[in-house]
Amino acid sequence: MKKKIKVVAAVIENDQNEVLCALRSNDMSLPNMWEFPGGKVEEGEDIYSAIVREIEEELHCKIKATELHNEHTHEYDTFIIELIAIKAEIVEGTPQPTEHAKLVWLNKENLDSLVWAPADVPAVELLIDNVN
Ligand SMILES: Nc1nc2c([nH]c(=O)n2[C@H]2C[C@H](O)[C@@H](COP(=O)(O)OP(=O)(O)OP(=O)(O)O)O2)c(=O)[nH]1
Repeated sequence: MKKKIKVVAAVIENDQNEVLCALRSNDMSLPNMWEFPGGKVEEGEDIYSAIVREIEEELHCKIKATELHNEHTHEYDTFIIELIAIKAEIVEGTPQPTEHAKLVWLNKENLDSLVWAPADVPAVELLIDNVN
């Protein structure tokens, strides 16, 4: 049976209506695909604490989680992911790409110009739909 993982991802928006997109590096799983920064929820951890912790660890900045964006389960070849996307704002610091190959702020209407990790596609489509 495939392993199931629970992952939180931050949809971080700035004042210009842009969303922070992160490029997975060559040496990560799902290399060279774009994602929302985040990571696995730890045993007994709530999703809002998990996303604040992951962003501190990964981007070295502090966020405030505002609301749930969407949840989607996707089956990859080797595992199943329950991806929980959470809207957030930066409250302290500037995101640094400590693990990712690149970070970019992109207008919501241009989000589909990137190649997203397959599990992220519904979250991206929802963001684009909400612009129109
Ligand atoms: N952080 C994050 N991970 C995502 C997204 N979409 C998606 O399929 N994933 C996958 C990539 C990873 O396999 C897993 C998240 O794991 P992680 O970020 O905690 O850890 P990792 O890269 O060290 O994972 P791994 O190489 O050990 O499998 O979920 C997303 O939007 N954000």
